[in-house]
Amino acid sequence: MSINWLRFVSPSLKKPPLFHLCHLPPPPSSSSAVIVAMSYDKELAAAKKAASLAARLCQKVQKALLQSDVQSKNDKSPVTVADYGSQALVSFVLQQEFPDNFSLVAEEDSKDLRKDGGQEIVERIKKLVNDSLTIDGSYNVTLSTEDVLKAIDNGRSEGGSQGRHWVLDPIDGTKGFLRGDQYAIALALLDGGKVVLGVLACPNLPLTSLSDAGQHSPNNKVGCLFFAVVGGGTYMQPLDGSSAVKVQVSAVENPQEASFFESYEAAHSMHDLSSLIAQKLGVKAPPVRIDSQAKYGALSRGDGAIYLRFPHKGYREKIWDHAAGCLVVSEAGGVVTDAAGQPLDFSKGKYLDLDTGIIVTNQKLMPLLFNAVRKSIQEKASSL
Ligand SMILES: Nc1ncnc2c1ncn2[C@@H]1O[C@H](COP(=O)(O)O)[C@@H](O)[C@H]1OP(=O)(O)O
Ligand SMILES: [Mg+2]
Ligand SMILES: [Mg+2]
Ligand SMILES: [Mg+2]
Repeated sequence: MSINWLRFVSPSLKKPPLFHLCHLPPPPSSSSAVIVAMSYDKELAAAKKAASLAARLCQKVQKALLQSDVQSKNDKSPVTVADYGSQALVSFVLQQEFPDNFSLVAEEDSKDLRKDGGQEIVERIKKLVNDSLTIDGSYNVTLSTEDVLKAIDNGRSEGGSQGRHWVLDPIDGTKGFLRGDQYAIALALLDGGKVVLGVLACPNLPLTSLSDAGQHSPNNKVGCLFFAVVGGGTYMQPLDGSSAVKVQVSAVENPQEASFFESYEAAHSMHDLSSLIAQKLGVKAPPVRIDSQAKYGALSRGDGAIYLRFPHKGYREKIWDHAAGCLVVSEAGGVVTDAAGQPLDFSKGKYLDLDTGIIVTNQKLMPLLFNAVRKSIQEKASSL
């Protein structure tokens, strides 16, 4: 694996840049300190390629969605040939690019596919993956059924605080995907338990802001790729590959002018708590309900100013549902914490161990939002 090192000397810096505060140990106090930061150029290029190929595969399946494509997992969440195909493809590409010490924490596994009656669906997944690899042309291979199942199962790593781990949600927002709405392919890299790279492919997200009146016009193109590397800012480019622009979260300081995102699915979030918080803040606009980490992408470019996520009791958040989105928003100037104001900790394995919910906004609004969240949670608890 090739590792590039980016060195820079910052003798006159009074304040270290934000990314040092967030992701690296504090710089030594000496004014001639040399700060060494990792570059993840090769990892970023591979992640963008893998996520874009997976997005194309998903778009193809969404267009021709058949009832038989949908399976049900034990937790009753739907899973489609596209979820499996996307995971196999991303896993295969990353393994090719980083054959040494490859580790991937991903949502799906092949257990159900290996059961009786799974063969037909595996054949469909295999065809989708091989067609995508042929169109790409970089790898001169045709995967066998077992190769595809193994690629899916290579996502069984547990992650953790040591070394590097890729983190993948092959389709985040499968319910949105099935409805023809928003979904995302979310890929991140953990290094030493911190998210250092995040890529979000959002095939149905308009290229222009969701707050634009004309976004539903037939001329408005969809398909966004958001990407961020720690310390490098967040960028968005069209999924068709044209050039990238740097994005920033909304600069709104007055909560009355803020708009907020929450889950489309009522079962995923306590909308009553979100509306109490919004009421306390004086937010006037109704919530914008969209599926998946597309919310983090939209927030990173300022389409809305707040994202509230309060799952029902007993739901455990997984790292692949937040890792890429969290970096995309924080590198665009936003803040992501749990409801106790703590940063999300991705170093504890597959699950996020957090207090009550996840709140996201810009740095100016966070103190107000945090107060409204605490008060609303107390109020709700005392009314029960
Ligand atoms: N009961 C649930 N509560 C909260 N989130 C859920 C629940 N079931 C599935 N999810 C996950 O919530 C995310 C969708 O978030 P949102 O509600 O913001 O659209 C997805 O990661 C989805 O997983 P999946 O990746 O299987 O779609
Ligand atoms: Mg799922
Ligand atoms: Mg998900
Ligand atoms: Mg998923």
